[in-house]
Amino acid sequence: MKNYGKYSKSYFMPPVPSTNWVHKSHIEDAPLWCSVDLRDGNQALVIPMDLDKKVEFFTYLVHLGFKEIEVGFPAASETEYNFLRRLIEDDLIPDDVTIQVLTQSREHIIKKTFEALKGVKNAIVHLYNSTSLAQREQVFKKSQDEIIELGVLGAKLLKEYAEKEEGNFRFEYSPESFTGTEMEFALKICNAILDIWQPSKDNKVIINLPSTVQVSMPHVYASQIEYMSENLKYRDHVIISIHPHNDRGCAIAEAEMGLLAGAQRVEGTLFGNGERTGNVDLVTVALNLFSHGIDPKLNFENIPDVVHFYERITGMFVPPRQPYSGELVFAAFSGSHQDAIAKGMQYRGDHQITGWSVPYLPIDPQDIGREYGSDVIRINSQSGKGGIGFILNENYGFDLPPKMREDIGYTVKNASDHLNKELKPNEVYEIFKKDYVNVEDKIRLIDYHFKRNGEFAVELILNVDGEEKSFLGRGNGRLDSVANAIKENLNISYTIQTYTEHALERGSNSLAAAYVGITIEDKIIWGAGVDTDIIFASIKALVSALNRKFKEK
Ligand SMILES: CC(=O)SCCNC(=O)CCNC(=O)[C@H](O)C(C)(C)COP(=O)(O)OP(=O)(O)OC[C@H]1O[C@@H](n2cnc3c(N)ncnc32)[C@H](O)[C@@H]1OP(=O)(O)O
Ligand SMILES: CC(C)C(=O)C(=O)O
Repeated sequence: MKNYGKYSKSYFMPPVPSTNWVHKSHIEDAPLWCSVDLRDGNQALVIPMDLDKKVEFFTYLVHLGFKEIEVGFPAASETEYNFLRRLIEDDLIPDDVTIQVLTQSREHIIKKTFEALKGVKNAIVHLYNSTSLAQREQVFKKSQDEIIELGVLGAKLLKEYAEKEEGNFRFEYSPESFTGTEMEFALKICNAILDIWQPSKDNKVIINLPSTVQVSMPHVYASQIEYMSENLKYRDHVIISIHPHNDRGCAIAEAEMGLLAGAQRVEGTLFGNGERTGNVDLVTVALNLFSHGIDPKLNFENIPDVVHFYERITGMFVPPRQPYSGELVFAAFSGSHQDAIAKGMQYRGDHQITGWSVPYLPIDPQDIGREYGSDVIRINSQSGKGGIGFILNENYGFDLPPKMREDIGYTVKNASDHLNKELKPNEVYEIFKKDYVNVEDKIRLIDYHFKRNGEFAVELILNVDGEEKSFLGRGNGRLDSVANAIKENLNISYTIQTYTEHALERGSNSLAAAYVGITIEDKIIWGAGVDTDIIFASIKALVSALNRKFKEK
């Protein structure tokens, strides 16, 4: 890369070491969440949402449990303005939800913002101005003092306008481009704003420290947050909020480290929609907390619904590897992963474990509305017997003997290899059914009659090569007598190696499944039988194995 010399580090470390956060291993509680989907997310869409979509999105965010929602930049456009009016006039804002609106530090914009807010019960008015070295020099062409004056002007206007209105207003200030700002200056301007707003116990102020553009490694951001947290005035009455973007792919890390460093609130969006590489994905931050045993206080119990909603409303797409939400994030195609998951699930059931420790699955997919069968064990040519057996058991109730799993495992993965495609559970089932279950070829079972007099005697009625025949046999069990009848009359030599059976369904119409492995010339051949009658199922399993052998010839 020949142009690397063009770039240099554009961030500033705090003037004093601010790394106490490093010694914390985990976050203790859910932070305050603020969704900025309708503002930062919306302003980054190719086609911003129309009014109806915004109303629908707002209602959905409320349903997910958000208590603070930035609904827009009311001075930006008619749609933004009308949307806010709709929320207020149609009384769509629940009493426990506070809406937030963004404004620049310019009087006509602040005036319009308060016009749009008329009649609101609770609102956070969010003021921002850029403080970074680059923006001061290139965009605003102002000194540090002049930038403070600009922010302070806005802070005073917010106070004045709020005093004239009836609603319950709280204030938020963002030194926009905080991550490109000298830390002493960021502290100075935030303290100047706080001096205007005079936060108190009943009038807490939010200081939002955005990673407007992510320019450093996440530990630097965390140290910047700790420095601000340690040095801001009125600290007890200030809520420190963070607003990470994702330019270096570290938004989640910044959010989590920022929380360790003293932040109490996180602004972000569903699935990280937002300017450029996006805002921090609140679904991931929340579910990361969940995976550590902390209630995130947001409801993501039906992630597929959240994905579906988001894709429909925004026209964006959740990538298949998006943590927790992507189509493939719980999927195990490879045999060893499937084997460990299937055994982990079995162990869990056998030992009645309540905590979660299944290998390869960071959380229980069912906790967020995902399914083991369709989301976890996925079958292709990399799969193994454990996964294929799991699909047949979980989805269709067949609990195959371990050695039979191996056999069907190879049959299924070879099919996937030759077709060069993933096999869905129903396709796995079809292969199993066609190749192993109630297989009819040279012989077909018609009926049987047993008599018991010490040992078992059977009269077996079979169709052999299209002709109905009746064979007699004796043995020390039912299946043994059937096996002997076939051996003697069809002149074939084999031994029954394995036999198992179980009920397939509960209830009066229950089916039975039986599995038989026979050894012929040192090779084991498997068959399965399914019937309402367990004896029929067992004989069909034996007949299936024999027919599979006959087919081989
Ligand atoms: C990081 C973020 O996401 S910040 C949020 C960004 N979001 C948006 O900008 C979306 C909504 N914005 C808009 O619709 C428009 O920009 C409006 C309505 C707010 C303003 O529109 P306009 O005045 O026509 O244009 P524009 O935004 O280009 O204004 C630029 C001027 O505002 C000044 N300005 C920019 N930000 C601020 C601020 N926070 N406070 C005060 N002045 C500001 C610029 O220095 C520039 O000043 P100049 O006219 O003296 O050169
Ligand atoms: C307005 C601020 C908070 C912002 O969106 C950003 O800095 O990214």
